[in-house]
Amino acid sequence: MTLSLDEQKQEQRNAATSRRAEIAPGAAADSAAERFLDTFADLSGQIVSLYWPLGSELDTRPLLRRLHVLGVICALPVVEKADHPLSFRRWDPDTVLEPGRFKVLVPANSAPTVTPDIVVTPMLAFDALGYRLGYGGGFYDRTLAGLRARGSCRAVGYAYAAQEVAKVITDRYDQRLDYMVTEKEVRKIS
Ligand SMILES: Nc1nc2c(c(=O)[nH]1)N(C=O)[C@@H](CNc1ccc(C(=O)N[C@@H](CCC(=O)O)C(=O)O)cc1)CN2
Ligand SMILES: Nc1ncnc2c1ncn2[C@@H]1O[C@H](COP(=O)(O)OP(=O)(O)OP(=O)(O)O)[C@@H](O)[C@H]1O
Repeated sequence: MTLSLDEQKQEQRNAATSRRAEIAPGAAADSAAERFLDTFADLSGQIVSLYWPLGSELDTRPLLRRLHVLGVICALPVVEKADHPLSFRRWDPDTVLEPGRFKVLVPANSAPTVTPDIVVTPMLAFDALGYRLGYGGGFYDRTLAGLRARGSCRAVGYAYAAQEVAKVITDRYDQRLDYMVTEKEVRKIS
């Protein structure tokens, strides 16, 4: 039986979801945050978008807190509409979060909209070429394509090292990451 590209992606998604759920978090969130901060040492004046963790994703909250203490402007993604790019709203520790689409917590719409210079992206799986597999909405692909068309934007994958696979199944819209940060290492993708 031959599976369509979408069916193959869905199979990879199911396998990656089960695999990620088995990972024991340990100190990974703190280690990954330290590696991120060592690599991106000068973020003054930059806007960094993170994500508010969902399910078994690598926890970004230690990194958010530390970036905020360093004076870096932080933001979180908001799904505006299916098949549209994400927008980004500023976050600080006093920001009220409310449930958005797909049960993700997002800053209330009183938070200012910003355009990030660095987009830290969640994922189910990644590969050595910098391809990532998400939940299938195509949100980050559309968003990165738009940001890159308008200027410079660095895409930084953030996940457990154990989420790496030999090859992510891709289509023509998939945007590659510029960096991949895990609790074990930071890789610049060429
Ligand atoms: N933390 C986080 N925020 C994010 C994303 C993400 O992947 N992770 N997104 C990336 O595009 C956007 C939200 N889009 C999403 C699209 C689909 C699902 C989804 O299908 N969730 C599953 C299971 C979640 C879980 O592990 O508990 C579901 O609802 O069944 C989630 C978010 C923007 N914010
Ligand atoms: N720029 C784009 N224009 C049109 N369609 C797109 C674009 N980017 C992605 N898509 C489509 O969106 C659908 C979902 O994409 P994909 O499977 O790559 O999502 P994902 O990377 O897993 O999810 P996400 O980015 O939300 O985490 C696919 O059918 C894909 O072809």
